[in-house]
Amino acid sequence: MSTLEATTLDQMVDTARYPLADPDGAEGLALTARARHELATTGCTVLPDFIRPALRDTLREECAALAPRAYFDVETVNVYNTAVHPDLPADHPGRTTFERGNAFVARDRIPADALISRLYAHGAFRSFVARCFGLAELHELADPLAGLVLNVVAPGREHPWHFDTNEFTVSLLTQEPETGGAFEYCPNIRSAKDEHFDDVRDVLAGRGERLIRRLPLHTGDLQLFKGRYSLHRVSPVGGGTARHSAIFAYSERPGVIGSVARTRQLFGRVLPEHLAAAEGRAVRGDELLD
Ligand SMILES: O=C(O)CCC(=O)C(=O)O
Ligand SMILES: [Fe+2]
Repeated sequence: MSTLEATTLDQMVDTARYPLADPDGAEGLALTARARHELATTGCTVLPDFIRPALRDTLREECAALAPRAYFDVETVNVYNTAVHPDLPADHPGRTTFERGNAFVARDRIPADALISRLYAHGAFRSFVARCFGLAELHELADPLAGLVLNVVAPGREHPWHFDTNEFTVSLLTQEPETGGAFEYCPNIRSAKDEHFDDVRDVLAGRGERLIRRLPLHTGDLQLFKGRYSLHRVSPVGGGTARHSAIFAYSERPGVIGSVARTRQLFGRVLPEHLAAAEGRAVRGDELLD
């Protein structure tokens, strides 16, 4: 790491508590061991005050200034993000729909010198995240829109119950709502082999309190989460302040770019990079990089 990179990291992150630059020291090893253990057991770990509390206001203000740049389009979705098929049995949880009322600010509308951009692009941060998830290496997404986004949940809106398509998510709360807007999750409610429809149905019907955990997140807290097997949501936001969270997307292989359809759905537009990637896929007839 260059001196400039080390200084940048030290200014942003509480490196006494979270020694990212010294991963093999005793404290660095203990930190990753704890994160790995929590991810293995509950699919979730939180690093409170990851961003130095002295920068909390800067973090909040920088992101709040970007929030009006979000693409807003209320979508009707189910927890699996699949089409609601008329052939599904009447009591199938995939038939229950919600209004996804959150909106994303795309990476190309987030200045490169914003705190969240500098953190996303920082090599030591990326390796730290990889170690916590037990992965050898991670890459920034090649996608110019989806790599780093600000998730905006306005008062009266929610980011309803869903499973993620991605194996893992990294997020940083940048603005707390006055009321509501809690991150709620059901650790390992399903597995690769069993959908556990009965439990999912209970949660969607409001009968699943026994399965739900709530995270008290504050501005500057970093959250690592495995959302493929743990149903989760941001509950409806109350009061007059929106909930903002930065979402850092990394991939295990380099060069990942989102599909044209999904990109249009999330951001209301596509860039030449998305069209070129789609053309590459069509010509080759596969999803491989080479
Ligand atoms: O904004 C959050 O805290 C949760 C976001 C989330 O679940 C997602 O983007 O899939
Ligand atoms: Fe999610």
